[in-house]
Amino acid sequence: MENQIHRIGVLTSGGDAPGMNAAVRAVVRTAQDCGIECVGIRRGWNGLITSDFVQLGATSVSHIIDKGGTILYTARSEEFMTEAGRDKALSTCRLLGLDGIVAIGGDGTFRGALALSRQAAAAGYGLRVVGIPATIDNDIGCSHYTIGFDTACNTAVECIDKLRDTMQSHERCSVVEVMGRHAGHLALYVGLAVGATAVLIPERQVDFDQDIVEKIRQARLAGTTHYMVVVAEGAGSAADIGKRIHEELGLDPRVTVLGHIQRGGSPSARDRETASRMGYKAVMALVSGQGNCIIATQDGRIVDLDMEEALQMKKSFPMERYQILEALTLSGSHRR
Ligand SMILES: Nc1ncnc2c1ncn2[C@@H]1O[C@H](COP(=O)(O)OP(=O)(O)O)[C@@H](O)[C@H]1O
Ligand SMILES: O=P(O)(O)OC[C@H]1O[C@](O)(COP(=O)(O)O)[C@@H](O)[C@@H]1O
Ligand SMILES: [Mg+2]
Repeated sequence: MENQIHRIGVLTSGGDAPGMNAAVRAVVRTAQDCGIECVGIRRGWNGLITSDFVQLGATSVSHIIDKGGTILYTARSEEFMTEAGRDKALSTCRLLGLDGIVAIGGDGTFRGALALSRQAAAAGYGLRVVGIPATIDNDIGCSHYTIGFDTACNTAVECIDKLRDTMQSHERCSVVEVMGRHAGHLALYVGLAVGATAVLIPERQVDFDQDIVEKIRQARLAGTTHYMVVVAEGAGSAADIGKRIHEELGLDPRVTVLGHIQRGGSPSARDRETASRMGYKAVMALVSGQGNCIIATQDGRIVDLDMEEALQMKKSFPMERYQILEALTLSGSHRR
């Protein structure tokens, strides 16, 4: 079948994630390999509204595979949420002669892509959109993995290991808040990796006495004199948890909110490799005449899924990791 795609746009949107640059590089280089022109849209969906773009040749993405952040900048766009805003965006797409758009971001970015494509279709313009999941939250229903998660986990682990050194020396309790928006994937993965005393996640109702007080008590009975509590931002505020620990146990916890540091840094090998494979697959999906789709990982394989169906999918939460965490936590004479 003859390739109907001659020029595509690529953009990064929503919260940045390490590996976004590697995905941009893969899209641009694959497009070049297929004889497709590539235009970089800057500052997420805003860039389409304001016609903020840059031509991306194969060499313009040299030496970015190892860079954190995104060379295309990113943004959240209120205006794009409106039909009028998307009309402006479509005018830019028509003017630039875009046949497709590869949107690298999270669930919000994909909903925006679908809304744009539907609006284009209603106006008789066959603009196809492909999503590549990139968010440190790993909260995309259709994909087992999202670009940036591994690097963010490694960054959080490195920070918490450092905190542990001083908590151990001073025999203190540390309460660390990690990102994740409404999801606890990052917190649970990191909690397991650092051997946390307790982990609070939004997917599980918090019972303060059982989940914190008792865990710290059991650790103390087992001989420990420092404690590491990891809190997912969606499960509560580390400051509040710290205050309550002080009130109920008389400890003097130190609270750390890791914040945006988790989104920075050079992407890990896993994130670079996944981004490269997803970027390649995104362009191939367009070339093969696929409709709107999201590129996803399923058991390690890279697949393309119909966008509407993919956006309905719900991710199952790996609660067995919580049980493992509990089994590995120090307990007194007997926990159960
Ligand atoms: N339902 C929607 N319709 C149109 N655009 C949307 C929709 N949801 C999100 N967007 C656009 O996508 C942008 C990024 O979404 P956001 O949820 O902030 O980040 P992420 O893509 O990382 O989840 C938003 O700022 C908005 O411009
Ligand atoms: O950059 P902001 O606006 O402070 O947003 C913080 C949020 O962005 C994230 O880092 C990433 O979320 P998204 O991928 O959905 O944008 C969340 O973990 C966090 O809640
Ligand atoms: Mg999101």
